[in-house]
Amino acid sequence: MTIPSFVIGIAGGTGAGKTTVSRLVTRNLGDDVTRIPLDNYYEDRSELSIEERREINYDHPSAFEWDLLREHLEALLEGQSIEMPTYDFEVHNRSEERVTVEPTDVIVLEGILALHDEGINSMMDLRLYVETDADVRILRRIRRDVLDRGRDLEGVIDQYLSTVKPMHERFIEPSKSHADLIIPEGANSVAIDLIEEKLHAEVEGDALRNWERGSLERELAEKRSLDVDVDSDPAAGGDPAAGGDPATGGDAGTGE
Ligand SMILES: Nc1ncnc2c1ncn2[C@@H]1O[C@H](COP(=O)(O)OP(=O)(O)O)[C@@H](O)[C@H]1O
Ligand SMILES: Nc1ccn([C@@H]2O[C@H](COP(=O)(O)O)[C@@H](O)[C@H]2O)c(=O)n1
Repeated sequence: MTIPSFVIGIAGGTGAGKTTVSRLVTRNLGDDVTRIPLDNYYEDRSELSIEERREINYDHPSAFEWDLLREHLEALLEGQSIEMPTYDFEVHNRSEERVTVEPTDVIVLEGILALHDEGINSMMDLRLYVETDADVRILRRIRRDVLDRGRDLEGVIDQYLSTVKPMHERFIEPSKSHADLIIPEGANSVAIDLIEEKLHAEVEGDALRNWERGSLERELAEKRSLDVDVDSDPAAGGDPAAGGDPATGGDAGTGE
């Protein structure tokens, strides 16, 4: 069972480079990292038609199922696996598929409002905010939404002006005040290298602490078994009446 030792939150506006930063800072951690996209925690809106779902404000905190996310992070932090939901942007709804996520040493929560919730913030060891100019972000968003999320240009512009931009100003940008570090221009190499080093130090430090704990436990167990031998061995001056562990030859009755 792995008890995660380091939780990072990566917030920032749409297209700021959150996913890119998340991938880069954890690229050398191998299986020691679990990435949780906040997008997977958009509420299930199966009760609505696709037309109604298209009208939802997806940049308002109320669009997310915070209770489920909190519950899942708590479970991971206790070393339990979770069934993470997944999201389908083309139909604006949660998918049927769930993904089993095992806890690992490092957990990364990444999304526009990753630093919005106080309870979730308090579970994090490092809070990052990726800051990129709005013109760069909207250009990236247009390309991505049209190519990967089945949207048309007019729709992307309308959504940007009606909800994405105002919610960015009202909720996302202010969540920057909860950040420990602000990364300018997304994945800049100096910031990425520094954060990567910090993560490696944490993972290595954790491995060392686990090894030390294990070796201390082994030493204590060994000492305990020696104590049992000494206590139960009459030749060693132990009390025969106290009995002993026959398995270690310490049974007074055998006279061994
Ligand atoms: N520092 C950067 N320089 C150039 N392109 C970048 C940079 N960071 C991200 N991108 C590109 O911008 C797009 C959006 O990045 P992504 O990490 O998915 O943003 P977010 O997760 O914040 O929406 C992607 O095509 C990505 O390759
Ligand atoms: N059905 C949906 C759900 C969300 N969005 C938009 O996704 C953006 C967050 O994802 P990023 O990868 O850009 O951080 C957010 O701004 C929502 O507007 C959507 O368009 N449709």
